[in-house]
Amino acid sequence: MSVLSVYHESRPDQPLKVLTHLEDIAPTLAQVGVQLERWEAGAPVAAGASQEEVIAAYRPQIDRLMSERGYLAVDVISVTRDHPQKEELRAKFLDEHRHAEDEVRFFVAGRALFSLHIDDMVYSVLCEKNDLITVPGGTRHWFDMGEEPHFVAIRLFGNPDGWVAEFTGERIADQFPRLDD
Ligand SMILES: CSCCC(=O)/C(O)=C/O
Ligand SMILES: [Fe+2]
Ligand code: NI
Repeated sequence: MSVLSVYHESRPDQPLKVLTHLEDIAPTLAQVGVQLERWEAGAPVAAGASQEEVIAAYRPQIDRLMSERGYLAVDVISVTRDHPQKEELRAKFLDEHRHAEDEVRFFVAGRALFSLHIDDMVYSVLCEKNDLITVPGGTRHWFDMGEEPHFVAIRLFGNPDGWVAEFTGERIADQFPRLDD
């Protein structure tokens, strides 16, 4: 179940709103320029599938999005509890950052928490399998995969070099609930 918790940046202990239905979450996020959609699963993807197999399973959806929105690169990120760099990866994405281009992520499996820092509000979106999230370029955000990560996500980039981020240096993620809280 996808969940949206909305906070004022000064009150990480007290969400102003918690929404659990896509019909409520999507319009709330749309008001701040963020899109949350659900894609029907493509061909089934086996556990341990390669990046090429995951992309092949969702090829029609990926091609459509790339041609409609002009994205230039695609990759697959897969992190599970036995990933040798899970702590480093978790720490990297927990640092508040922004990308010059849209952040477009489709969850093939598993779940993780995106927190979007827009004006003086924080929108924490628990994304799960079949969710497609599009965050406008320039949006401050962080991402928590949890202590025991389990997700596979397709990433689409408007930048031919793929993942490039500018870290804000703010420790705001430390104040807000994590995936496992
Ligand atoms: C779900 S994709 C992994 C995280 C990532 O690419 C990112 O930019 C998080 O903010
Ligand atoms: Fe990001
Ligand atoms: Ni799985």
